[in-house]
Amino acid sequence: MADTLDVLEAVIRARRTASPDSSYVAKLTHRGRAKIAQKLGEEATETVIAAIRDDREELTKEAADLVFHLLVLLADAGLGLDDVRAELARREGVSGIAEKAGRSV
Ligand SMILES: N=c1c2ncn([C@@H]3O[C@H](COP(=O)(O)OP(=O)(O)OP(=O)(O)O)[C@@H](O)[C@H]3O)c2ncn1[C@@H]1O[C@H](COP(=O)(O)O)[C@@H](O)[C@H]1O
Repeated sequence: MADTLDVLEAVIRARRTASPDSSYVAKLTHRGRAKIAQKLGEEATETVIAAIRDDREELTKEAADLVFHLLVLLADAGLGLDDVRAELARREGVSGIAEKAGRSV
């Protein structure tokens, strides 16, 4: 089964060129990189506020908004989850990550 984030990333890439009238991704993309980055910053702030308030339900929702907007920004830059995965693997090494997670790959 495909991972939810991988599916969302594929949908975002496909929706970038849709009509801004029917697609939030297209509308935001049309407004430009700076606007996408601004939205990401706003969602990050809302995530931080939810965490400080210890509001787990709100924190979950804001984290979802944050990840969604991060994917929109990465797509606009021609990047994606595979690039982030590669960078994380480069830092830690795949076996190191598996060890920390308490399982083997
Ligand atoms: N996961 C999401 C998702 N998460 C958050 N959002 C939108 O992000 C926006 C954030 O809310 P805000 O009030 O801060 O933003 P806003 O008022 O709409 O915009 P501004 O005027 O502030 O710029 C809302 O409009 C949410 O609907 C999302 N919009 C779309 N998706 C998914 O993205 C895919 C493509 O969506 P479309 O591009 O709309 O087809 C679909 O699978 C959707 O489910």
